[in-house]
Amino acid sequence: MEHAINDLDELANPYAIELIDVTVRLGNRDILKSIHLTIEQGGIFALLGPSGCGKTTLIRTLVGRLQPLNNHNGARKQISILGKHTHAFGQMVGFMPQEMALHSTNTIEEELFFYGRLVNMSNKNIKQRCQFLIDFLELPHKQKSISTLSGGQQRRVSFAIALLHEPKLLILDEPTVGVDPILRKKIWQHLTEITMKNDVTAILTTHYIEEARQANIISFMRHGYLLETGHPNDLILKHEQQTLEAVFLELCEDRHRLEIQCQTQEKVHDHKSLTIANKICHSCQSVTCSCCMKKSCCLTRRSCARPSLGRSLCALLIKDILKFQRNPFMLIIQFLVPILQIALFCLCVGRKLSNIPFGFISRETIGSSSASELILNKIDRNVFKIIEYKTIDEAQRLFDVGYLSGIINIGENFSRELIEKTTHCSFSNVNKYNDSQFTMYMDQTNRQMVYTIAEEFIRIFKTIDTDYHLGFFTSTPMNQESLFKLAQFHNNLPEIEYTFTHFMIPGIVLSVIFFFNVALTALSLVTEQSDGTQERVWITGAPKSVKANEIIFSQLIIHSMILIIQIVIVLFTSLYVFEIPSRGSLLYPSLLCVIQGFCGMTFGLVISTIFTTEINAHQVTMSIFYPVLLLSGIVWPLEGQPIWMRTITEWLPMTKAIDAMRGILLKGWGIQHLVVQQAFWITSIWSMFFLILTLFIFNCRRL
Ligand SMILES: Nc1ncnc2c1ncn2[C@@H]1O[C@H](COP(=O)(O)OP(=O)(O)OP(=O)(O)O)[C@@H](O)[C@H]1O
Repeated sequence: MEHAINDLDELANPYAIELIDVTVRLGNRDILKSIHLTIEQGGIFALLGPSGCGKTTLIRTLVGRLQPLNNHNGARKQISILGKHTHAFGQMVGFMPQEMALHSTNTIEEELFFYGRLVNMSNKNIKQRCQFLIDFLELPHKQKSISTLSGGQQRRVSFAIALLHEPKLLILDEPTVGVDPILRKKIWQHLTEITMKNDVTAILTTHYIEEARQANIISFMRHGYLLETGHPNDLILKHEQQTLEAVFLELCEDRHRLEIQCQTQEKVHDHKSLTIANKICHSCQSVTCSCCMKKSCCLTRRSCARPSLGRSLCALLIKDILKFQRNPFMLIIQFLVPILQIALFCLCVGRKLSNIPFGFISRETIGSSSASELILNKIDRNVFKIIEYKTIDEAQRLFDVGYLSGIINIGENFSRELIEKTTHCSFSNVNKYNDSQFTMYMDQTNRQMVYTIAEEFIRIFKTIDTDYHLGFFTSTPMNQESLFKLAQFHNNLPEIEYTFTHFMIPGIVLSVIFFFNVALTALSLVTEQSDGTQERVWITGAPKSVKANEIIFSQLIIHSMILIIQIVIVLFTSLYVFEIPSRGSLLYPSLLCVIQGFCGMTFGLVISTIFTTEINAHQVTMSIFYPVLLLSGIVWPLEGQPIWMRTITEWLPMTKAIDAMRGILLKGWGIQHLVVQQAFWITSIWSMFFLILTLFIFNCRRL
């Protein structure tokens, strides 16, 4: 019942806009101060005032991008547009913001088609209007790219977008700025014509006081207050002045005096007392009450006609496809950079070290039967660059300055004492065999080098052990069992020498995909926010909640297409070009990549809803890169983290996925493995969480 009464109220409302006690605060300052304004339908309303007085703020409040403070009575319905207290304008409102808010890579025609589709116009209709507006606003050829237009031409394209769908209410922020006087006259003529003939209401701001004489109603604004509202001629007569400029000056002086008076009398600054009633008499319009009711009924019905989801989603997708098509370099980057990153990783990380400069000093006479000679011959010259020295002092000097990475020093009686030691199996008498030592000095600061050297010398000693039947690592006729045995379960690992590259590559592949999608999605939306195009898209067509879904889903669809190609390229590069072994099916690694990319996109969306400038979005993406890399166990096994930290980090979006990817690629795990299932669950839950968070913030945010 209450609903029905409200609806009747709205249908009966003849006003184009109605503001009741609207105060808007930005930062800690009230920019609009207790504004009361009622504008009837039909006619031109011009808002005049100096720069910074709050005109744009008023316009943004009207279109729902800024929220007024609750007024003193606690009433909530302070703003009504075409009789409605919502900002679900549908096709009813044409909006021209102060900034260009144009997709610069589009042509004029593409831009008009984009906004036409958003308001569900047919292609034929868009084409006709497009041609009319290009001629009327003296725009260049429709195929001309917006980025090549002058500032004034771009403003006219912006104006054309507002006029395109012949809305009932035009909200225009400085439509005539920078426009040639003849064209300006034409624009005013057109506005006058459509407001008279089609009962359109135009609300516009302007700096040019004299051009506002053509408006039906004007309002002077200063310091966030509306000073006075009325028909231009009425105001001139009332104030007994020659020009509107003089009327404005008088109003400003009056207010200034009033403010000083208030200060000197130390009165409490009461907005209401300073506010001049703005309820206007629309003298020039012959609109009767009954007629108004009929019209607003019809208007209300039109405003409910929402553009179909499919068509505006299609408009958003076409816009994104055109953006990539116009900027192929950006698209190529999306595919080339992941290849480059994987290739650089495979070429630079985890490979066996080579050409390590090593000093070799042997104080025994090197001959074919000496142990020194034996060791020297077994050293892999690809791994070590052996330089022989006479004395340890000489080698040490070069080691100290970093020329050598290590030194081998062999004692004078090394061969003889080694044979004695092994035949008598006596290693305990230090004094007796003090010259049998094989001493190795290494640069301990470089652990990877130490591991490589240690691994290489274990290999050398194993070979000597086999060749001379010493029996430490291999069985001999004397001893049936070797001292050490490296065993392996049947059918477990293939005959591959696993390196650090194998450990890291699953994490690198997933992180490249994740971060690329974070950055791409975040920047794509933030760019549209900072150039104002998103604000315009919000206001055009479907209501805010529908538009939020459309914007988000169009982003997800377009970036998913790029993601699929990215995954194919990245997996192909790592598995086939760099021959990383894959033991299981490629289906699960591909699915893990898809779900990680999706998670990256949704996280990018969250960033784009919180941060409004490219630089901030960039900073956030960069600053989470290293923590995620380190915490997810990409660089170092998770077992290296403190236990308390591991209990948290294993729930991050990438941690289990990396573990699962390693298991699938290197050990042949399938979906039945618990870690693989956990990977899919955890990443999906994070993606859903990011998506819901984005939708929530998008719907709550106004600025
Ligand atoms: N996001 C914001 N946060 C804080 N203050 C703001 C914000 N946006 C605008 N302002 C301030 O609000 C005041 C009114 O700005 P507004 O853009 O509405 O002025 P204007 O009358 O449209 O000026 P112009 O004619 O130059 O466009 C200015 O002092 C401006 O600094």
